[in-house]
Amino acid sequence: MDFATRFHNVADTISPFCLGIDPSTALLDAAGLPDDCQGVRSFCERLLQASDGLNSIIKPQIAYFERFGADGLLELKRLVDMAREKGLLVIMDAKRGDIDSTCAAYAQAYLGPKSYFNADALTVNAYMGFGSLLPILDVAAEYGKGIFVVLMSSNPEGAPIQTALVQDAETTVAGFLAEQIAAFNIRKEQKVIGGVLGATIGDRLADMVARMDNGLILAPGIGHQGATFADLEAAFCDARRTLVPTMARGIVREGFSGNVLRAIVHEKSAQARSFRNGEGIVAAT
Ligand SMILES: O=C(O)c1cc(=O)[nH]c(=O)n1[C@@H]1O[C@H](COP(=O)(O)O)[C@@H](O)[C@H]1O
Repeated sequence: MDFATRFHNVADTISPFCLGIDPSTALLDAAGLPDDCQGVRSFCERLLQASDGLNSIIKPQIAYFERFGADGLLELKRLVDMAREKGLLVIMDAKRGDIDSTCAAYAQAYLGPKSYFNADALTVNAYMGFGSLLPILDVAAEYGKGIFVVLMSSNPEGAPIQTALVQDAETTVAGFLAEQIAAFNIRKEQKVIGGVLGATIGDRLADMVARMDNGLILAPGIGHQGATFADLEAAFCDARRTLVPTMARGIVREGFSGNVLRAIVHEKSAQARSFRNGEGIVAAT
């Protein structure tokens, strides 16, 4: 079963909400945990325990594990294995991208049949050209994995590059990439590739959503970066069924006790489900 189908299954039965797992120095400190591998492990365990049964998708950001070298990557592997035992989908947020031969190695690392991490999906950057990503995209298509290409990111610094016009094409870089994604998915007859569209971009996203042709959309930026679940209505009302709302820092903003964490995940998971079902969003964030 391909990634998009697996996503729709868990989104329908539990929620489309994706829990970002970002064990940064600041969050470990706020949690009263040491800024080392043991702290990272406890952080991941607490989040998985608190969200047990409420959430079906996690997105670890690899940088927060890489900073501890090989030991940190072992913690990432441990998290992925724990998630898999619980039946969660893992979107590896690694934002990879390079020339095609190197992309083939990234595919082996994260998605291929002998992959160490064996993630369900991977985030990638297309600055070296959409075509350079083909080895990753082909592996994803062959093994039922998903890819999210950054289109319009949630941070303000992304706009000048992402909205620049492509020569000889009447579209922006982001729009051009969205068209390439849709064309690839049509060729493969499955929604292998999705796009990252920041929830902070607001209602300027309608055109991008249209170009995505029902490919999945990963939407970060809710909570800490200022977007709210209510904002999704303006930006993504034509993408209810394909949206994967994700949040990392906002989940832990009120502390790390199991009950508090669980209450917040419960709320976000419910809000994401309401959005998917077009039921309106109850609370503000
Ligand atoms: O791909 C991402 O997840 C991503 C894309 C983007 O445009 N902006 C963005 O913040 N992210 C990731 O989302 C996480 C931050 O989410 P918050 O803590 O909820 O703000 C980090 O791991 C970022 O790498």
